[in-house]
Amino acid sequence: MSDYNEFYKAAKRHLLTSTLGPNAQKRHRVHRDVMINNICDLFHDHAKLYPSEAVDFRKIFQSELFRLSMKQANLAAIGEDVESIYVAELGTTLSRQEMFKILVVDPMEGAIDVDWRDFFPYLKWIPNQHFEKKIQQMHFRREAVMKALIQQQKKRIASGEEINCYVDHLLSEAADTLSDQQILMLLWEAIIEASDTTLVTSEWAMYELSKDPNRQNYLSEIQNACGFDQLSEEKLCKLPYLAAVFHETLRKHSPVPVVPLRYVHEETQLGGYNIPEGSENVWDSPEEWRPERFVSGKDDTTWLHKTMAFGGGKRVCAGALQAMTITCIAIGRLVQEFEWRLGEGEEANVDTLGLTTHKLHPLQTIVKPRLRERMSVS
Ligand code: HEM
Repeated sequence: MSDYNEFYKAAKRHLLTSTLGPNAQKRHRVHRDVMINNICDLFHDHAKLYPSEAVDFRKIFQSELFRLSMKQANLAAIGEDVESIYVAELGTTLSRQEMFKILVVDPMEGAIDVDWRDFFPYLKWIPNQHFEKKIQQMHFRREAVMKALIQQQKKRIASGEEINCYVDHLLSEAADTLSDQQILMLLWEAIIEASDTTLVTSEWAMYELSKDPNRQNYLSEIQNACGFDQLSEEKLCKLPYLAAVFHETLRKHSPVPVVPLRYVHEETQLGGYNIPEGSENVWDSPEEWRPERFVSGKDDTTWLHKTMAFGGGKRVCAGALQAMTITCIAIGRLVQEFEWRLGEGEEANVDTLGLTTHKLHPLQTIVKPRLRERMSVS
């Protein structure tokens, strides 16, 4: 059972009001537009310079997603990107890439690092200095970077430049009820959560679409909805196949596979239905990536409950709206602007690694621009 106390409720309320709820997401639209334009431009640059060479999808996507998460948490100076920051406690200036490693990559790795003593509790007394030092260093570096980022924002607020955003909310109104450590962790969580799972979903979706050009053709619904205009978020509700690609990717490659397989051990009555012993909740041909299973001809909001990819109940994922918007607009724009094909030997690279189900080998794809000049850029 997860915690559900007053602190938790207040924290989730702050996060939804200032960052992840529908109104806040409308305010962050501009950051998402910049992000997806940058991503498309970077793929176009690659296609121009190396038309027949595979590109590392993750390298481009993750860097832009991290940039978005920093802007959205308002940890960048107003109107600017966080390109580098001086971290007094580390005595050095870090680039955005280095911050990404300290704030996202290292903690994700730390979370699945294994202390062999966990398997032999009676040997707990034996020191495992290597493991402990590694985790302590990870923790120290993460706190040092977050403190530097927060300090920068405190200075801005002290100079009278307050804005309506998450960090200002935490540092002003919520500061009376939350400790510095709690504020630091809430801000860090917003960054790591925005930077990871959406990447995992987008990368797997583009893997599956690159593997199967026919299914890219089914996304011609984008052309029907937009003509030669660039796909924009307003049009997403008119694209059922694109939504199906999103749900099917979450089903097959769930980034946070928290839901165990379900098996009915004894005959059960549930909601008036009789569930016989031995029933299993399985999908038809579960190994097959087949978005068609989610195309029902109507807007079916129950898909989210069927895959349970975002969990459920009081602790349901707070970022589902953002994840869906970013993933769908990214897949849609990338297929609208490019034909995708897997790089040599890439099809077999389906192993996963990590706390979330990252592709072990970053996706390598060959991108061929479709006719960009036919599309009017809004
Ligand atoms: C496809 C992308 C994502 C997936 C599959 C996903 C999945 C999940 C899952 C399974 C949980 C646990 C729910 C439970 O305990 O029942 C969760 C919690 C959470 N997620 Fe996500 N997530 C995604 C994207 C995001 C994004 C983009 C953000 C924020 C920027 C976010 C923020 C959160 C937060 C704050 C919680 C904790 C909610 C709570 O404890 O009340 N997630 N997510």
